[in-house]
Amino acid sequence: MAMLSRLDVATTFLAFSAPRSSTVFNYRFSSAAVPFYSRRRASPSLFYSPVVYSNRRRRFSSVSASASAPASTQTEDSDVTTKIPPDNRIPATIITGFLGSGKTTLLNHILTRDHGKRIAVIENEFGEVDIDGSLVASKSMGAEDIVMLNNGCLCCTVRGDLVRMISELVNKKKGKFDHIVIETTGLANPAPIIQTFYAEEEIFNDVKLDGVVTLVDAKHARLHLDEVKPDGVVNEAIEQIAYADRIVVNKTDLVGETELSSVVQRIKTINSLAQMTRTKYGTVDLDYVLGIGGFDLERIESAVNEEDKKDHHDDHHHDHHHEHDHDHDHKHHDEHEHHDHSHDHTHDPGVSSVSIVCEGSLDLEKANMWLGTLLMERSEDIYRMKGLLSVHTMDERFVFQGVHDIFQGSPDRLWGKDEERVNKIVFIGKNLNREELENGFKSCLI
Ligand SMILES: Nc1nc2c(ncn2[C@@H]2O[C@H](COP(=O)(O)OP(=O)(O)OP(=O)(O)O)[C@@H](O)[C@H]2O)c(=O)[nH]1
Repeated sequence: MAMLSRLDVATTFLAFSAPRSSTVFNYRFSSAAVPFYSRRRASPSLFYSPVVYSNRRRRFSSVSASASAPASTQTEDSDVTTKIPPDNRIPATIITGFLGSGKTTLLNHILTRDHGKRIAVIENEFGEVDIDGSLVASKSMGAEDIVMLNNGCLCCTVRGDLVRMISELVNKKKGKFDHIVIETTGLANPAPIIQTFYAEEEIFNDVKLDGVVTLVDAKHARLHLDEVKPDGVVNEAIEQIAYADRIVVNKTDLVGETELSSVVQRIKTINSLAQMTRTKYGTVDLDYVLGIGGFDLERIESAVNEEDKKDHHDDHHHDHHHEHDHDHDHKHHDEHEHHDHSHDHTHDPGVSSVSIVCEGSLDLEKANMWLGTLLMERSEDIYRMKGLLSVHTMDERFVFQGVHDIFQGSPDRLWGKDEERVNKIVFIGKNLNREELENGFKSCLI
């Protein structure tokens, strides 16, 4: 499955929304050191207004400069600095998961429940025959619109169609639906679909990505997760889990408790950020899959706190033992679980999660450089990241989230007078080296 080229999707997204603070992260690289960002010009308005940086020539129709935030210049040669649209955008949920995991079953569940939401559905199916379309609950059962994308996979050949389809929905039917649900094919890699929501101005202005929901077939998941792929070929089953905000372990009626907890443990090692639930026939609480805010900065705290809690509840020994039962080339560790462990398992070639929890305050310049360099050099490997930081010169907490080289960050509320300043970051990605990440982070502390 072809990935988009880096330049295709490369959109750096820096959003600083709190006018109270005059100190926020700002990526300022020298062109020699960081050629990829070399055309970007640091703008003073960056510090005072919500902005988007893009290395593509992009204009957002709804952009306007506020009085307190002078507009940045936009020239054909410079990168674009622009305001983030107000967030009354239409939320969109991506439902993904391997072949037969229960995506259409979940979609039907969503469409037939009484939730009062008017939902537009985009179905992606390989081949000419619209099988899933006929399986999806009819319009009278809840979907305002069901549109099919049959001529290829959303993540590669029909990405342009997705953009057109969403634009059409927005242009022709705005106000007639409240939510968009996109069901991918079972072989889709979610990354390019996620990036579409940031890289395409037609979409970005009107639609915001609410979350990625990944269905997992409890019975067959291990088979797909363990599948050895040729070099350079992605394992879609792993990718789908890695990008998820919510994981629905479905078909639990087909497995025993031991098999089920083994799958659950395996999933946690790949993605320790996502919330996970177990179901039969996709019967989940709708709030669990719609209105997630998986990419909202306001929800970063609950995401990283949730991860932290889950992490402490994990059975370290179980994981460790379990991983040793399998081929080391294809294991997936939650590196955080090896924090205080003497075994040298810190560098994992697979997809895993690394979390850093650390008291103290960061030197702005150092943290700026560390995070910027990380984005610069490792963005292909870092699938998702979320964090809440304490920066020495800032009275507010700094929250951020990212998907590859799309980065969004902002100061949020003030630190409490007696509040402990604790930094929390979670990375999900490939080839993550916990020690390297942790050492890099700690070197930025005052
Ligand atoms: N036993 C069992 N079967 C299920 C469950 N959920 C879904 N199924 C069945 O599994 C089959 C595949 O479900 P779908 O919802 O079509 O799966 P999908 O992910 O949309 O499949 P693709 O579009 O082919 O990737 C259907 O026959 C469902 O009825 C479950 O929890 N238990």
